[in-house]
Amino acid sequence: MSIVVQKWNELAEVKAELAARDWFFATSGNLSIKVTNDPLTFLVTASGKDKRKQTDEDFLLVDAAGRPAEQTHVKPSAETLLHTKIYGQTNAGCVLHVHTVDNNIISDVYAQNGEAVFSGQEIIKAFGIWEENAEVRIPIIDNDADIPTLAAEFAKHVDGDTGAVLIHNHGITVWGRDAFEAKKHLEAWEFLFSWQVKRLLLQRAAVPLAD
Ligand SMILES: CSCCC(=O)C(=O)COP(=O)(O)O
Ligand SMILES: [Zn+2]
Repeated sequence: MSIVVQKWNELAEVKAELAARDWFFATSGNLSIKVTNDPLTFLVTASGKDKRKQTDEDFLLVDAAGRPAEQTHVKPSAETLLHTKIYGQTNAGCVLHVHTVDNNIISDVYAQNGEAVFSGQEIIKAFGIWEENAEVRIPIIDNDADIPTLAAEFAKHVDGDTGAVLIHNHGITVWGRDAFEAKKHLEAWEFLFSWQVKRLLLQRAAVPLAD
């Protein structure tokens, strides 16, 4: 099996799992997986498609600049530039971007802080952090319809082979060394967001919560 087919199948499996969680509202979301290092090529979701559906045109191979590396009539994700920043600056192997109601609420509630901070949750161990009461932080950047502007700000927060950035009232982009790690981290962030949204609702409902 060629490396492209192998990576296609790996990304298709992750896409099907995220679709089963219903994390691809209204064609939102984009995923990618690195295929070769030198030259850098990666498979990225085609733009504007319903990512809950599975077709043989779900992904296309692009180069380090995000341009199609093969003849195709589908367009790469409108946010491919964010993926190129990650692959260009790190040794990441997979990038996942989803819009969920919870990640949008958290991005809005904590936008003024420029980050959202979580601690004391067992799920934090999913990030490989095992200290007692460990703390994790995710930066929140302004959304921008101009993708090069958004990508320039985004790139400031890309400094490791694993990471995540929340885009205000837009979605989360998570990356990892491979698809397994990227999906694990995405699920952990979405767990923390969902937990915090429910805590805020309970607090508003004047339900006493342990500090
Ligand atoms: C309706 S979602 C607007 C575009 C977006 O934010 C997204 O994640 C999906 O865009 P793509 O070009 O990758 O389909
Ligand atoms: Zn998006």
